[in-house]
Amino acid sequence: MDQFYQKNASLYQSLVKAVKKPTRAHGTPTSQEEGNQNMVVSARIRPFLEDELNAGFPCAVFPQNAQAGAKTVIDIHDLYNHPKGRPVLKSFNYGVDRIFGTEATTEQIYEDLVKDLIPFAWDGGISTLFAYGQTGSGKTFTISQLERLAVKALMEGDLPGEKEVYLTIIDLAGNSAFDLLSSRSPISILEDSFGVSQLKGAEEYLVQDRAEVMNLIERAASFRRTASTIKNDASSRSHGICRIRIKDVASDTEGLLYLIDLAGSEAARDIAVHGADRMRETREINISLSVLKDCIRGKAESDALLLSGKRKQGQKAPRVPYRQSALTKVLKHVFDPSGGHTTKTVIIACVNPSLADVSPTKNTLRFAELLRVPAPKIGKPNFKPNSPVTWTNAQLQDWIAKNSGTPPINGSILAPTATGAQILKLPARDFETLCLSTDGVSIDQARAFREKLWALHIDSLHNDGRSQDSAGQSAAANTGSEMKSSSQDDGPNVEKLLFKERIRPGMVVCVKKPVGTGETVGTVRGLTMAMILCPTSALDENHRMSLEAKPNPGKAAYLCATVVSTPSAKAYTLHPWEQVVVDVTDMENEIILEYDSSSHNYYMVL
Ligand SMILES: Nc1ncnc2c1ncn2[C@@H]1O[C@H](COP(=O)(O)OP(=O)(O)OP(=O)(O)O)[C@@H](O)[C@H]1O
Repeated sequence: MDQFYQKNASLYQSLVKAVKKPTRAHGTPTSQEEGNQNMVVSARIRPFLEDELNAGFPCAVFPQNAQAGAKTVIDIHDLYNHPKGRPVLKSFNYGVDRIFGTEATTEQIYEDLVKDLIPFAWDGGISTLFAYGQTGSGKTFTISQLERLAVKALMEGDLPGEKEVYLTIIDLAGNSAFDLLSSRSPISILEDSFGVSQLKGAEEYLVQDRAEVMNLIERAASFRRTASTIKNDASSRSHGICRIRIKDVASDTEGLLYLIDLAGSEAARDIAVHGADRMRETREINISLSVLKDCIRGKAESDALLLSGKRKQGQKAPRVPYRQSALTKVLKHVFDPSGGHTTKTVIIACVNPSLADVSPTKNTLRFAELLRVPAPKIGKPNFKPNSPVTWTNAQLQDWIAKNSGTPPINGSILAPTATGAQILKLPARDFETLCLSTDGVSIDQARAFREKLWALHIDSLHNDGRSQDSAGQSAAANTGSEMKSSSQDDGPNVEKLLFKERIRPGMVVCVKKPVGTGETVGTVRGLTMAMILCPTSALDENHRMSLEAKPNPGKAAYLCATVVSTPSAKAYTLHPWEQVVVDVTDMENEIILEYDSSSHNYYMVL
């Protein structure tokens, strides 16, 4: 095939020149707004390498617009051998959210796609960056440069709050996992009893500065298993996963930043010269990429359904088969729809420009297209003055002008186009940073103003969150928010009983004196809260011993999970892994908390 392309290079170029002005690809977005802001699929076309230029292959990849960043369609022209005449040109086009041509620098890609992932993870979200593509298409080049920029922003970017940063770097080859920070020693991927994926045996480094992180990344790179291929002498045949865990010291919550260099999917002609082992390895890589695609799509569809509020009662959530490969098992919190995490994902499909690689390039871009799930269309709610989710941008701006204190926060900076529902989804840090752009506004004013907006939102959900508007949707559904009580009694008459006579799993109780030891106690604004898990009589002897729960004849006691405050004064979060034993006599009263699915926090019902 290579010879066919080389022989017909000038015919190919004249046929490409004669192609009419490209038209927009079928199924691609008409505007940026239709893209999904939390799941961006992009493509990077690497420049020709010297040996490719010397070999004389023409370019087969043509972005429809020459400007870096904001383009959505790539044309691919391929040459087919016609049995009865001269070769014919066949053209294809693929839609992605952003395209970066051969001239684009990694710094441009960072600014356009990756920059926002860092504060998002810093504020407790899960940010993931994937690079994938054919062997030799520039994945490692792209990820390693982006890694450098991300680490600089993370360690020296002046992000607010006291955080601890932990680094783990592993690699996955087939179903085996290895710790790249510990001489590539084997590790296991396990799910603990709370369903959280654990990398058993992997070292996690608490890092202090940029140089230390970069040294560890360098060390890990040298351990990446490599095997030579025709295309690239240093081809990675495993998925490299860099996990940065960012722990908020005050609230004990955490965010995650994943930087993932996926294994190269080899072209068939490359595989042909390798043995059976390499073919099996390639098959395993392709299976894991296929599961990854299903998970990315499933998660995006699940988020879209939640945000659109169109999920009908009893309707099953889209399937996210994260247990089907080691790669997606490790990334369980990114994909598990029941995990309730807020996520931002960026995918960079790397492609070679050369006609010699046109087939794998088409596969890569087809794969990229499959990952795109359009942003949810959110129904237009009826305006209610006390319900932020119903506000248009003009109504939101009006409220900001009248309620943001002195000096008034500039609404056209804070929310130039956002509706009320959209501003509620803005992460706390972004919200505060935008408030601080108005001269004279202090961080306290910004925080108090956000609290005020959220208090109004929470009250509106309490008051009429479940009432239907004229469009047939609840206001809560329009933000993806749905307030659900933390636990419910079975049957109507139980409420008449004293709370101690109806203790049940899921009930949150206020405890008279601090329970447990030290930091694990959930003391919240003078209260100590705990959620009932089970009576201690249900625990086996070993478990009881490990909790130091001494048998206390005549006194009932319960195993409880702690409930702790978050940086937002009104919101609480549950720590099921921090367990304490509480005697019934130490429980003062029941506390009803409500869960808000848009912020993933609990709020107290006053
Ligand atoms: N944008 C770019 N500008 C200049 N050179 C590049 C660019 N992208 C990649 N290269 C070069 O192309 C070659 C292959 O890149 P790289 O090793 O990153 O590919 P890869 O997709 O990670 O391959 P594999 O999966 O086999 O590891 C390298 O020599 C790299 O320096």
